[in-house]
Amino acid sequence: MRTIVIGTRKSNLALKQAEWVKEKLEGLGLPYKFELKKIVTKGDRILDVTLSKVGGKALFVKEIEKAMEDGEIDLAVHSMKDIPSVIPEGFSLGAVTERVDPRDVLISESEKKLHELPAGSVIGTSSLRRQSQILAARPDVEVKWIRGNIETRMRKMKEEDFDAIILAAAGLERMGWSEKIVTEYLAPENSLPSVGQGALGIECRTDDTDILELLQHIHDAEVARTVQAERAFLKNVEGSCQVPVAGHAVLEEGDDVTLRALVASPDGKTLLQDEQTGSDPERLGKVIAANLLERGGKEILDQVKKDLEE
Ligand SMILES: NCc1[nH]cc(CCC(=O)O)c1CC(=O)O
Repeated sequence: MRTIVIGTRKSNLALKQAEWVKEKLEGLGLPYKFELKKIVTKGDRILDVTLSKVGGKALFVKEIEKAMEDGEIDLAVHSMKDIPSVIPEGFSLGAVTERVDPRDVLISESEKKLHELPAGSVIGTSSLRRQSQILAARPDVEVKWIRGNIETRMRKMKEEDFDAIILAAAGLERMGWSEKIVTEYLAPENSLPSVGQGALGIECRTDDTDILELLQHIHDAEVARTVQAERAFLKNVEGSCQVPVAGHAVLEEGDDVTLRALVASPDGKTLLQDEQTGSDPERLGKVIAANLLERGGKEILDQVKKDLEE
């Protein structure tokens, strides 16, 4: 019987996600054994610099791909939003799984909502996407960078100078913490989620046909269709999770997909948005990307990338 090794990062959230996938695979009752293996990545070790400057989330994914290439693990569970829009030669996205709440949430010490926070409040995030949208809604607050996993950010909010932080609902939901700590679910109009937010992506080696076949059983074709539109947008703006772009798609009746996407300036002064419905997710992402780039998105993103290189 083949033992399939599932690779995961070692944060509590990553482990929760990997365990969830392991249970789903075990539940299929196929003649395989499953094991989890934790991979400590460079990104996990670097804690004192802005992650964006050292290569962003792509860094975690790259090291996990190396472990797959070396045969140390057979598949890898990622938060969909951490997977770069172009997957390197030799690897495939074997499954996209069901999506939990895709929204961002605000957690504030005073339990005040975004529109109730006093002017000058300090909001913690390490995402330019969240920063630009928060500043667009509340130009009178200050955004400060905060790093670390969910637990670390919660602790920093209490110990350091943050009045509130923004996190993904998905992570909290998976940890079972939403009820306890969420102050406000942010409407997509105020904080359009990251491409892929809330879904999981499972990566494997392209030549491992057993695994590809196995993953088909936990693939959610409907979620995958929406994620495909979002990722087509990301790829066509040449975006990553380091730049201020956002995209969220929903399935309409029939087979149509509606994609809403945004490119913003980090200061929140320019928010370019578009929403369109279509039957071809790949094309939809491409059309919206071209539109936003043409309306000034290109200049914004070129500037952001230049700033990141400095
Ligand atoms: N940026 C890090 C990250 N990557 C995935 C999640 C969890 C949410 C998800 O699975 O989409 C988080 C935490 C967060 O953004 O608050």
